[in-house]
Amino acid sequence: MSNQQLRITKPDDWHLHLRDGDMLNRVIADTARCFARAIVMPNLKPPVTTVAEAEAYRGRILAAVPEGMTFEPLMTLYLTENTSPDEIRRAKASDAIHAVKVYPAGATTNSDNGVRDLSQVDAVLEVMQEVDLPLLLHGEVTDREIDVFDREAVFIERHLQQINTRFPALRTVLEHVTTKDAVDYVLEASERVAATITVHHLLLNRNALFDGGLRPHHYCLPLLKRETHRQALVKAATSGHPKFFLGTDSAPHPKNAKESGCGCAGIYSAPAAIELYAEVFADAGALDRLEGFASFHGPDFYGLPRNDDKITLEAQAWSVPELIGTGSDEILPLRAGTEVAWRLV
Ligand SMILES: NC(=O)N[C@@H](CC(=O)O)C(=O)O
Ligand SMILES: [Zn+2]
Ligand SMILES: [Zn+2]
Repeated sequence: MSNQQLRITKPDDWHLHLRDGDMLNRVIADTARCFARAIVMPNLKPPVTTVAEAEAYRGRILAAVPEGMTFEPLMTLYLTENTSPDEIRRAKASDAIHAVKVYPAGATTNSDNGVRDLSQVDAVLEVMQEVDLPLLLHGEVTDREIDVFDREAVFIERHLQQINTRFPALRTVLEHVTTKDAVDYVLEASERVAATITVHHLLLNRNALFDGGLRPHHYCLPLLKRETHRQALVKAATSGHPKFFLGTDSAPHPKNAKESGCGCAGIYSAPAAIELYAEVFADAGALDRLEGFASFHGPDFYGLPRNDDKITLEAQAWSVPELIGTGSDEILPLRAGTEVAWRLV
């Protein structure tokens, strides 16, 4: 008997870190092998804050795509308290730029130049609403007195509700949601509010951080949460609801920067991303809903055409490589050296 196969429209990744330079060259193929497009995060060092920088970065990404592969980077701007309304209008006019990203300063990797006080960016949000350029949010407060596991829920309560009330027409994506609170909020909010869901938050709960010892390769932000939250995310992703779509948040860091006394946040999932999502949907008995989540809901929300190409997935186990790259630049991917139940044909 032959293995079960699933043929779907080629998916896109609506939240991705590609980095730059050697790292970009190392990781780009892992995404381009199965995703047609990706929303590329702007948290480089220094961050991508202008249209000119985003267009130049897009050129470097395209130059790094291996021959024989096609991939379209959808660029974003990194919002600072100095971003001008004019830059937003230029972003809207550029075919390269599809959204603006807000990082609360100090919330995550390379967020130091982000927004300290959201009330400082009102004028810019006003223009984004007017020209209809989506706002993407790392939705966590940064107050050290708030428990790290509560920072997403508190951000929604303190900030997201206000943004959505004051700018009701602003398209907003709460990135990498990790809690039932976030799922419930997004479902209650207007149709202008959506969320991406990573595959690691669908697969793992916070026990995975301390599984027989400290597991730095499961450290990401927002942190993995309790099992009840993971179940709420699986329910949302597999529900068929158009507000939820695929965003891996694949975020490569060198192995030695993660295995450290103060390790970096980020999980590198690109080498097995679509396969792992298939595993989650198969386990939930919802394989028929994978195509909507991975290939339709994102472009529909962003107002972009759906892809024409197809991919085929097969229920056939394979092993993720132990390490990607060599020497001091090696990266340890999600599920390194272990089996994944679905493979890309
Ligand atoms: N998710 C992470 O843990 N890390 C991301 C930043 C981010 O998406 O918050 C990174 O750039 O490494
Ligand atoms: Zn983030
Ligand atoms: Zn991210």
